[in-house]
Amino acid sequence: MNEFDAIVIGGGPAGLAEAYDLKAAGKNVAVVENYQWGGTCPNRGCDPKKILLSGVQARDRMVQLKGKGFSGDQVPFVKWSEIEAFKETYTSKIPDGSRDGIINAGITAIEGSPKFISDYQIDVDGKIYQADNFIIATGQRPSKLNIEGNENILTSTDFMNLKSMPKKITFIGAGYIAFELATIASSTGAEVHIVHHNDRPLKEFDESFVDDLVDQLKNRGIKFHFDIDTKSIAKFDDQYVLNADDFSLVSDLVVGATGRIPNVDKLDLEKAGVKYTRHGISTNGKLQTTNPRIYAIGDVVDKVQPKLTPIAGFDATYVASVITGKNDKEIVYPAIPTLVYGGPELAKVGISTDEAKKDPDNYRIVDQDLTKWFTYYRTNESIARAKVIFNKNDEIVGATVMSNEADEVINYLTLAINKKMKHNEISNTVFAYPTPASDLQYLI
Ligand SMILES: Cc1cc2nc3c(=O)[nH]c(=O)nc-3n(C[C@H](O)[C@H](O)[C@H](O)COP(=O)(O)OP(=O)(O)OC[C@H]3O[C@@H](n4cnc5c(N)ncnc54)[C@H](O)[C@@H]3O)c2cc1C
Ligand SMILES: NC(=O)c1ccc[n+]([C@@H]2O[C@H](COP(=O)([O-])OP(=O)(O)OC[C@H]3O[C@@H](n4cnc5c(N)ncnc54)[C@H](O)[C@@H]3O)[C@@H](O)[C@H]2O)c1
Repeated sequence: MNEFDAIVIGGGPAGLAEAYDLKAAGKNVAVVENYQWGGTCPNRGCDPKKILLSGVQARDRMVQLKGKGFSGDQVPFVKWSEIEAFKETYTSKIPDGSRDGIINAGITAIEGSPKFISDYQIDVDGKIYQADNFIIATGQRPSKLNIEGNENILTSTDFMNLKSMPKKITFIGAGYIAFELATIASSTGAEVHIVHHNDRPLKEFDESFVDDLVDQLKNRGIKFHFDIDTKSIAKFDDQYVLNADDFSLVSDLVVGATGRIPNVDKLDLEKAGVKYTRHGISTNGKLQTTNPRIYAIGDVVDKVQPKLTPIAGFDATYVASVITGKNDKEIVYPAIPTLVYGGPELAKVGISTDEAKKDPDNYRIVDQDLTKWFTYYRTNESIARAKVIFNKNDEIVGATVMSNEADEVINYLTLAINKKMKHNEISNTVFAYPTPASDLQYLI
């Protein structure tokens, strides 16, 4: 029998952060992983995607400066095989590096498929392990449309590992993944289509910003097909036909990006009294499952917060503080920025414009076109825009930003929201000029 203070199930950002935190607090910890150490973000999510986006960013800078130092025929497409190979130099080291990291820290690394056999024991491929606490951190996987020919639909992981980019590629869905991967594919010169079942892509973002973003992607040549309910994908020779009512589209590859589903099905959670919904594992305000000795963290949790890497880490640190008796309060999340990467980037944090519009007595919305601001003028950006929301005390409480610098700007605004900053605190700070930070005094 192998006994531990805590066993973490899932070796992704949430599970590994949990294991490191508990080990640092003196606990005897094991982590069980059934696929790739490191999890989604560094192997097949945020990090490889952002390496592939480096090509988009480099190309966009040159496209923006056409006639201003670069002529049209000097702007090449991104060579997919080269950038994919570059991405591989990073991802290929992740699984071993992540596993070795925890082993070197004195954490036990177990490889295999765990199943609960009671609320204090799991069976991993015939071996029994026991712990006082379990932390489930098994994340999510791509959902698959329940339609005829769904075996012909690739996932975001398949896309990032393609050895060559086809001439024509179709994405089903218009959320984070479709927008980001479509932008990457288009930068290689591929003809890119996005098929969406309604006319409201990226529905969690301010609609007018999304309309602007769709226009920007159309300018890149990406073709949108809204209100198309995909019925089947048929394979003919080397091509795929997407069929819907009065609509069909032939392409060389079809990628599904219609959301992700929690990894709960292989764990025999019923044997441990852990309940879940189709959105993930149900927890209370302390991230305890319906069995109080078992916690759930990261993407696998059924929660309203967005399912992102920094939230996985935040959950992990919080649960470690609860298990080690340092904290008995419910988890409180700070303002959480979310960002669709691409060209341009679309980011938001805090109170949404819809919420603010419903309560004009308490919120003031300032919508600014930043295109002529020096930061954006010097790189000749075609669009730069920010909507900032203030409360009655003139503190910033929310923002939506779109530009090639939105990733940086949204982080500054997040800090300002969490610190309840007002205009005078920003204007009394000296920032390096000219930078997106030195623009802050005109935004807040
Ligand atoms: C294409 C893509 C791009 C993304 N981009 C971003 C981004 O830019 N920024 C951002 O913040 N987030 C991004 N995300 C989301 C981010 O990857 C996740 O929020 C993050 O990885 C969640 O961490 P986690 O540890 O909860 O889950 P995961 O990273 O999914 O890790 C779960 C681990 O558990 C393992 N596991 C699953 N089932 C079992 C089982 N039965 N037994 C044992 N182990 C199991 C898995 O193999 C995996 O290693 C992206 C996701 C995708 C798919
Ligand atoms: N930049 C980032 O932070 C980032 C990037 C990628 C992924 N992620 C994470 O991964 C999650 C999953 O991303 P995603 O893009 O797969 O999901 P998503 O939930 O963002 O978008 C899915 C889209 O597919 C649409 N859809 C659903 N069924 C459909 C159908 N039958 N036909 C056509 N469209 C359909 C939905 O309406 C939605 O627009 C995100 O919610 C986020 O948590 C984050």
